[in-house]
Amino acid sequence: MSAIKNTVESLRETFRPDQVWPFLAPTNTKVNVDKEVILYVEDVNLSFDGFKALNHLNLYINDGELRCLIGANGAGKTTLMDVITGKTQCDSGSVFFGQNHNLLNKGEAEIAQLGIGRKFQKPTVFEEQTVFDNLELSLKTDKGVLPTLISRLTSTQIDRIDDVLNIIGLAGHRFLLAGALSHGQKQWLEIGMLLVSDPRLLLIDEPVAGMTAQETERTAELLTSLAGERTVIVVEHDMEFVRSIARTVTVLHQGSVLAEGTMDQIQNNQDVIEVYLGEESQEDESQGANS
Ligand SMILES: Nc1ncnc2c1ncn2[C@@H]1O[C@H](COP(=O)(O)OP(=O)(O)OP(=O)(O)O)[C@@H](O)[C@H]1O
Repeated sequence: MSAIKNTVESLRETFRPDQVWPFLAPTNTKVNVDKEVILYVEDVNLSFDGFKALNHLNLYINDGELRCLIGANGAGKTTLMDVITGKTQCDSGSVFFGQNHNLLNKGEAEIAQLGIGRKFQKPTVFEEQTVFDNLELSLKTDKGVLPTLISRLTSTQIDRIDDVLNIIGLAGHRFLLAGALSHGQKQWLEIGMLLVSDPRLLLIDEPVAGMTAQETERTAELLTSLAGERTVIVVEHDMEFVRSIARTVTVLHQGSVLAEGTMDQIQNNQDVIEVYLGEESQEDESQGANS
């Protein structure tokens, strides 16, 4: 008897007229940037089996900024991106999106819905689909399972895809299969797949690796054009590219911020010089030992 009562109670709760099902409830995505900062990373620590991948890391990114994150292999760049996007949990510290969204108590999907888009180094477009279809799929999956199944594109959505095609320079290739695009074009398409859902913060991992000089130049233009309206964090090893786009560069070393400033300031920073020269001389030594 009490089982039936419980079932009735739970059905009543599910269909309460004053609430909507969680998967239909709109997410409050308003981001409070009154203090001009959109991302606060404070005293973040993360160890893997005793190894400190992130070590009392502090980082503040202003709304609309294009920030480049550099650092040697193993400095903690990817781990930091993983923590911001909810892929990995840190041991301590705090990460806020604006003043109002604590990212550490949210999952990956919720963080993406808040407006944080991430692009990994390797493009993962649907090669058998056209450029347009790739963008359409991203637009719909962003809206959840139910709308994806039943919806057709509205004129606003078609306009949105057209805007994105123009931004990423692929308007003339909309009916081409994504698999037929060049490596650079695939990277731009994937950036476009993030843009259709109108993110506030984009995290982009090594965008120009493997690109031709011309594609690299076009990517620099694309990323600088996105900043302002959006905030863009780029992880990159190509220093010439970083110099061409960055106003502020952050150098990570052993899970902490080693230096921050313009590219000129970074290149003349004594700590940075010592770390990089130290690594170069270590490489020279090991090459000498191997020869
Ligand atoms: N899941 C994990 N388990 C154990 N160690 C890890 C794990 N993820 C990262 N690490 C270690 O944490 C350190 C930081 O790695 P991370 O990938 O963040 O560096 P990175 O700056 O992105 O380097 P790269 O430029 O090579 O991509 C490295 O020493 C790495 O081996």
